[in-house]
Amino acid sequence: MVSTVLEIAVAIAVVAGTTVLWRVLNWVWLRPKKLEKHLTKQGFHGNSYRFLYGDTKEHMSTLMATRSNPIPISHDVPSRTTPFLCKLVRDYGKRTIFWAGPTPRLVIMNPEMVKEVLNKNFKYPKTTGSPIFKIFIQGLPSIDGSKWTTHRRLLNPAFHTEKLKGMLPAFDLCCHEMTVKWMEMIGEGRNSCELDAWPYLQTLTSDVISRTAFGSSYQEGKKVFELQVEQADYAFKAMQSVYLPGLRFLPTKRNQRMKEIDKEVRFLLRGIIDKKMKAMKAGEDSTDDLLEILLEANSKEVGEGSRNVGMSIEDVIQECKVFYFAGQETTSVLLVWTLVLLSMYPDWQDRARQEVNQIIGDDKLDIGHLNHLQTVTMILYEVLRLYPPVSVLVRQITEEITLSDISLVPGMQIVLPINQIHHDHDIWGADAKEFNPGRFSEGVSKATNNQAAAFLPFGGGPRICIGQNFAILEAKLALAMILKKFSFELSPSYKHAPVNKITIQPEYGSCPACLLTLFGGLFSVFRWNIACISFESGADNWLIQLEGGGWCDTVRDCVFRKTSRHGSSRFMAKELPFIGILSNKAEENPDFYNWNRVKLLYCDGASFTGDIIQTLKANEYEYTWGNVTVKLAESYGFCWGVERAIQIIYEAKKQFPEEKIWIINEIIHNPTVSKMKAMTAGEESTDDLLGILLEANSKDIWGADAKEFNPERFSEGVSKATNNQMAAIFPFGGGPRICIGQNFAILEAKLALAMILRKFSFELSPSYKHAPVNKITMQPEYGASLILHKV
Ligand code: HEM
Repeated sequence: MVSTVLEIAVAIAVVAGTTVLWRVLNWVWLRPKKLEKHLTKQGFHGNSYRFLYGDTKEHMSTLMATRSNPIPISHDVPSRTTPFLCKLVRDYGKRTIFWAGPTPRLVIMNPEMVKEVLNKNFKYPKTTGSPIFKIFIQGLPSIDGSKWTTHRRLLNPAFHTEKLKGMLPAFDLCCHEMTVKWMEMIGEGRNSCELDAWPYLQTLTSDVISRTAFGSSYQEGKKVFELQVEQADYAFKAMQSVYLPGLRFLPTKRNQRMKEIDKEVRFLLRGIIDKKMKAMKAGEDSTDDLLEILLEANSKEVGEGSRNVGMSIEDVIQECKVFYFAGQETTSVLLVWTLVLLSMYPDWQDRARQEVNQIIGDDKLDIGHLNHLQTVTMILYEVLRLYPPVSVLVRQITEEITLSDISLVPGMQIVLPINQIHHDHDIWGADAKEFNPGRFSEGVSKATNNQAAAFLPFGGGPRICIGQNFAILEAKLALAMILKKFSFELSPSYKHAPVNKITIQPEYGSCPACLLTLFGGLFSVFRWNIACISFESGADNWLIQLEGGGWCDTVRDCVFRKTSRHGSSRFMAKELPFIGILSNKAEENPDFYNWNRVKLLYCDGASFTGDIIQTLKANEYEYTWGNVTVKLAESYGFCWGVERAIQIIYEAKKQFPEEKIWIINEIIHNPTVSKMKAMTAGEESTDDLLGILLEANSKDIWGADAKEFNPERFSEGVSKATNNQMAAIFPFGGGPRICIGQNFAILEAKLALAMILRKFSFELSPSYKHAPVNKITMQPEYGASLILHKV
């Protein structure tokens, strides 16, 4: 009897063991090979299946190799963020397969097919994903079927335009807080500072979610956010390796910490939800936050009695987690890439700023303004195209189905590589990898040639991002606020390194630094930088000025622009010997980047000499070579390149070894609305460039015909013309530093004009275009086409 039981037990164990073994064998080998055959027959190619890991190891090693170096500045994002996929497409064409472990993923890049997959969301459900990832998030983005339908219906009202309008003050408040911080960083008396904008943008978008999702409980919401950030990191790491069943139950450090975080997040969210429900029951004033709108919709649904298909508290907790996961990181990366790209393309930055100033001006911002920001929208779309925060969408095949000419069977998955599609030359043309917001000037359908599924930063079909209007509104508002107050450019320390960590983000931060305080939209027209290097030596005191129209990338740029384009290098070399030496040396110097930095050293910094001197005292930076002492202000971030600068200065100044050399920076930013206001209020005039221009235009000084050409006004001399306000006209500056060459210039101009008048009469040619432009000096942008007549 005993032996019979034993035999049966052994038989059961053998059958069970064989079944498990068979299943495992089927999972890791037989099924993948069968699917491979099925796909190869249909013209899909890729690496042949490799046991258990498929392409994952190669994918990871390619990714690591590519990631080890920042890329030169280019927008070929896929080659850095999804290099292995690029390689597959290169090697096997667009009909390729990626082996995600034992699962074949078909790469679909054809917009028509993409559209079909996204539209038929029930036939192409989401992948179930690793159970470890589920600890992190389980709400709307990862559920399917009728549960998804209910949740989507209940969440939809929270994202209606009417509700979003009500959230604008929260957006506004958070953006304001961020810009105030930036202003504080720049500090009094300075015009610029270097910062990595990304952490600030992350805080901004998490504050926005905390406020808009949880209203008064936003502090608790922020704590949830911090924990979710940590959880995301673990989840991301888990996603990168092949998931083996049961792995999540092992008491590893990661598993334990993930569970702890999960417990705490639930506890916090339950507290927030309870508080909100009590407030709603007590009939307290509505706060119109996402959670309240969701709970309201849910209570109506549950209240409909028989159907009773609303969400449980557990469901609500999961959806609250989704707000952070889906809404925070995505929008912050959109903003950070926008700042990076606008730093690379200052023309677009200027255009966007002009639009913001024109449409919003000093008005209180409302949704109407944001809807009218066309250039800003074009820019955001182009950033979303080149740097889509979500780089791929994956769907699974759960039943036999045909997609165009492809027969799909369960066990396969589909990859929609947003990133690759957005950079596809066949869709976007030859300039697919260029930043050209203009392509969206007539809307998305025109830009995509009516292939709507070619542009899918927010996905598409019924599961299109529920928060897309929220995100775009938030991004527009933040960008408008930034553009109104600052201009920005990339810091020399910026490294271009897009990396895919759930979203595509800048690996080493953004550092679109050197934020310059802006005062109104005039900045772009009138900004001037003057960097001064002065050598102090007893009675002698040279002042060297580098001038640049616009905020030049580097002073090198200014020097070369001046020397090469305007042929004034001899002039500079003669008048300003040091500049001559600088520019010549720069050309010979193989280590060009050092030179850039050296030049920046002069260009960047505090606004006033006084400040620098203070800093010098505070830091006591003093370098001595032989008899030469150089003092520098390290606290302004000048430390890099400093030694090189000193060497250059030392070499240039060898003949004056006893001198003390001081480097001072002086950046004069003229355009200030406050200045205009001061002038209108009749305050004392200042001696900067904008002052010159504005004063010259001011009707108060020159009368009603201030803008007319009327030489008569000078018939009785300058003092009469200016009503004895001599400082009202100062084309040559004024005071002790008045232009040394003014008489020279007037004499030369008189002589030239006299000669011309004697020999010619002249009139404007019909091709003349009147376009005064400020390029260091005020010039006619398209030249001066005249018709000359002999007299
Ligand atoms: C620039 C910002 C954003 C981008 C690029 C983005 C992108 C996406 C994409 C591509 C999807 C589709 C995923 C798929 O089909 O598999 C999606 C879905 C989703 N997004 Fe966003 N998103 C952004 C902002 C937001 C915000 C601000 C929220 C909420 C506050 C949000 C909430 C969601 C939710 C809940 C889903 C799932 C929708 C569903 O499955 O029905 N997103 N998002």
